[in-house]
Amino acid sequence: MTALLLDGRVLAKELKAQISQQAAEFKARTGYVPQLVVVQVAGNAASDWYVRSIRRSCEGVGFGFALHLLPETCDQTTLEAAIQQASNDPSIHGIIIQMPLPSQLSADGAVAALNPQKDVDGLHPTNAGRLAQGLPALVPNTPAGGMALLDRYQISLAGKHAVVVGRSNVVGKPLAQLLLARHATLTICHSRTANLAEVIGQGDIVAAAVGKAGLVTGAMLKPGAVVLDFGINEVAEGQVVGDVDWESASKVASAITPVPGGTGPVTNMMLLQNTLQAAQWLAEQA
Ligand SMILES: Nc1nc(=O)c2c([nH]1)NC[C@@H]1CN(c3ccc(C(=O)N[C@@H](CCC(=O)O)C(=O)O)cc3)C=[N+]21
Repeated sequence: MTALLLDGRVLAKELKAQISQQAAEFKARTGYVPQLVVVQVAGNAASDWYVRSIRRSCEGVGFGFALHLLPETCDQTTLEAAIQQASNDPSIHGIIIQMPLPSQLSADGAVAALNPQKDVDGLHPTNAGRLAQGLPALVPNTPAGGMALLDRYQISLAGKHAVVVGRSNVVGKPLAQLLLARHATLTICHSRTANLAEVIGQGDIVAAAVGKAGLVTGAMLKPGAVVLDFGINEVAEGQVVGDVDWESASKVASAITPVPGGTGPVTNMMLLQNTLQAAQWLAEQA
């Protein structure tokens, strides 16, 4: 079997066009241009790359972008003050706290300082709770992008057994909620799961989000499984692989996301979609 490629670059291009158009309509109707702020603490090279890619994405659809860069030695009070300032500024619609933060800082504390209505990463407990209860919420971008890929390729979920490997607040847990809301039967597994291979073998849909190169292999998969790979593992200078062993898995799966070019490129588009959604909600209240 040769697996269908779930192509994140193709979907990202389509979404970019769609979001540009929606943003233009929103501006014509309300006068507002969606505005995103990234709060970044200096000192992480990978973050520098990611923030540049967010800037390019914003510019590509006509959103405003601003970077609030804090020094590497910044303390919690200063970080939270920057977040509160953006939270209270009516000209700003979306706020990203670039992760990871240096070890002296608390990510939970920083996230708690966010106005949940501007939390376009979907990390605030209010948004996580609302997602869990099926209420309108800002949903984390990476799992939202995975769902968008499944929808783009018309992969049905109702009654399917979805196995999510990983339980992070950014990917595994929100992805599990999204799959459940779409009527999948759900298993969440993780580093302490006994017989991981056996559990993965039950999945009609298998999503890997643990950060371990090659964790999921073709031999573990049920033939015909649909595979979403959220892993970003730099195995050599400039060479990034996912959590799924492409070589073996792509021969057993019916559909699979590549790394790079799969869930990654869609992530930024979901961020833009959330920023537009936040701007629309805030405009309705203004
Ligand atoms: N507050 C916060 N929110 C995040 O959403 C967040 C974060 N912090 N910190 C870092 C991670 C990483 N992340 C990626 C997004 C897009 C690609 C992406 O577009 N990847 C492409 C290109 C990869 C490449 O060129 O190297 C691909 O997979 O094809 C990757 C990684 C979001 N993150």
